[in-house]
Amino acid sequence: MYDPVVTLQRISKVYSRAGTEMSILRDLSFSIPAGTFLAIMGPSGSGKSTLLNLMAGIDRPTSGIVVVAGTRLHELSEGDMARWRARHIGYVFQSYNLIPVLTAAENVELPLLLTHLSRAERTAHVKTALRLVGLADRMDHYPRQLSGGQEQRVGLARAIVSDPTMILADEPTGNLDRESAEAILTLFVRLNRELGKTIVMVTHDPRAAERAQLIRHLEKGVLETPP
Ligand SMILES: Nc1ncnc2c1ncn2[C@@H]1O[C@H](COP(=O)(O)OP(=O)(O)OP(=O)(O)O)[C@@H](O)[C@H]1O
Repeated sequence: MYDPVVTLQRISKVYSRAGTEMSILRDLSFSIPAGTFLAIMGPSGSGKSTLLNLMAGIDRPTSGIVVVAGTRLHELSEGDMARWRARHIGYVFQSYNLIPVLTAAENVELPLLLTHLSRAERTAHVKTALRLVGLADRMDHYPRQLSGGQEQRVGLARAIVSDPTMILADEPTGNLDRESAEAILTLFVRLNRELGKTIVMVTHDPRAAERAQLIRHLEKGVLETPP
C-alpha cells in the first residue's frame, strides 16, 4: 500500500505555442491519500487533463516532482514508464477508446497482454472484471453492439482488470445520459468503498463530482478546496 498514492511537489506546466508561453499549472503541490475518491473540477482549459496526464506518466511537468505509487516518475525511461503505467494506472476516457474490431472481452484483456499471466489466468481476470461492471453476458459483443453506457463499463473493466494502484478518469460520464452516468459513478463509489481503490476523476458535472469524497477546483493553474 502506497500512502499517499500521489505527491506533487511544486509542479509547473508551461506550453509554448507560436512563440507564446502559456503557464497552465503554477507551482502546484498536493498529495492524495490512499483510498481517496477525488473529483477535480474547473473551467475548460484550466489544465485538468494535463494534471491527470502528469499523474498517469503520460505527460511530464516543466518543473517539479511527481511521485506516484512510491516512484519518482521523472527517473523512469519511456520503456520503464510504460511498464510502470501498466502496473499502477487504470485510465478511463471520455470517449471510451475501445478497439472496434475486438470484442468486449478482448478489449478488457489488452492491458493483461503486457503481464506474465497465462491465457487461462487472463480469461479469469477478464471475466471477473466484466462481472464486476455487470456485463458478464456481453463478453462476445463488439463495441458497436453496445450502448454508450455499456461501452464505458467495458472501459472501466479494462481499467481495473490488472488491479492497478489508482484509477484515473477524464470526464468519464461526459458522453453519457444521466442514467448511464449514474451507473458508472455508482461503480466508482463501490470500487472506492469496497475495494479501497484510489480514484481521481476530472469532471465538469457537479452531480458527478458530488459522488466523490473530495472535490478540488483547478482555477488559473492553482488547486483550491471549495468552502
Ligand atoms: N500539447 C499541448 N500543446 C500546447 N498547448 C496545450 C497542449 N495540451 C494542452 N494545451 C493547452 O493547455 C490548456 C489546458 O488544457 P487541458 O486539456 O489540460 O484543460 P482541461 O481543463 O482539461 O480542459 P477541458 O475541460 O476543456 O478538457 C489548454 O489551453 C490547452 O489548449
